[in-house]
Amino acid sequence: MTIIVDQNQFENGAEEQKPRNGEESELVLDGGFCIPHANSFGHNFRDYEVESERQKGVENFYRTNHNNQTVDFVKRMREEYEKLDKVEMSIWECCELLNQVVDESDPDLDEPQIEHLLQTAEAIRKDYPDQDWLHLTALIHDLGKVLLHPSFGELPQWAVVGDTFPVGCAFDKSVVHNKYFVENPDYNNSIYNTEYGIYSEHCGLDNVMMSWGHDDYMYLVAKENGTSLPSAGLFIIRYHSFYALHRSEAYKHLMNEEDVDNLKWLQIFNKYDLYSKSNVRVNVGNVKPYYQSLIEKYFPAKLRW
Ligand SMILES: O[C@H]1[C@H](O)[C@@H](O)[C@H](O)[C@@H](O)[C@H]1O
Ligand SMILES: [Fe+2]
Ligand SMILES: [Fe+2]
Repeated sequence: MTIIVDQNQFENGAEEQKPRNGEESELVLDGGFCIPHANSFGHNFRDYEVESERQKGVENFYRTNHNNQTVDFVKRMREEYEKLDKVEMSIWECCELLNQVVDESDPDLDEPQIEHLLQTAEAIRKDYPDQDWLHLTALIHDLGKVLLHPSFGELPQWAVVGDTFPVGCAFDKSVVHNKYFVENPDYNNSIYNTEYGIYSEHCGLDNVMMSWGHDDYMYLVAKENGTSLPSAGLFIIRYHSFYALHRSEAYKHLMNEEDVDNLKWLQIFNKYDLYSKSNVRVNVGNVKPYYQSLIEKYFPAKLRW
């Protein structure tokens, strides 16, 4: 069965649909992209409460993440990784390197990361054929996960993957497994635990410190290496794990006008990032020349990481 939905309908509930036993059903977005009802484990996408072995690991991951992501930690990470003195390599070399890393925070995916990058990029390319910057943004959005690799300091999972959230102001209840924030040292700090904390109304997300991870790192790498990707592309990379904002509409009081414009693209992107996760492989050899041409257009041949 195929159901055609428009975007609003989708945003309010497509992910709420229950997988139906034995029935292959899909949602089709206005662009043509089919949203499966279930992930490859047979569960709803982003269901953090379902009982399973994998889910226990995911919950454990979030507990450590929420305990350790503090203002001080984020400041230290930013200082360290701003140096960009770890490795010199091309974008494609990084895609290949990413194949060696595993993401323990993701309830929907246990395929090699390069598959996820290509699945996202190919799905969005079909629906937005003229937006080549969006195809490339999709290809590189998760490359920051190389922080898990030994040559990048082999950061622990909690400092690299999972959803992100602002530090320096109150943690919102819409953040996955928010109950674990009570163990975060900033939770009881009166400078950091109010609605605005260290920020001011509509100060712009650029002035907000996000929990440290692959989003902020890849944004930094792209920007400092002089990418010509548009601001919406950089915004997608930097905030794609900020589900509290792009899905639950929390923290909107911190956004400025440019953020509001860019958020529209992020919400489009998110559907492809999340729902293209499957075990259907993309043939890397077939699509590589196309993506190489985009990399040449928007990035230098070698980047500092
Ligand atoms: O587990 C996933 C994964 O780590 C993604 O790369 C990240 O962007 C998502 O926000 C997160 O939920
Ligand atoms: Fe990600
Ligand atoms: Fe992703």
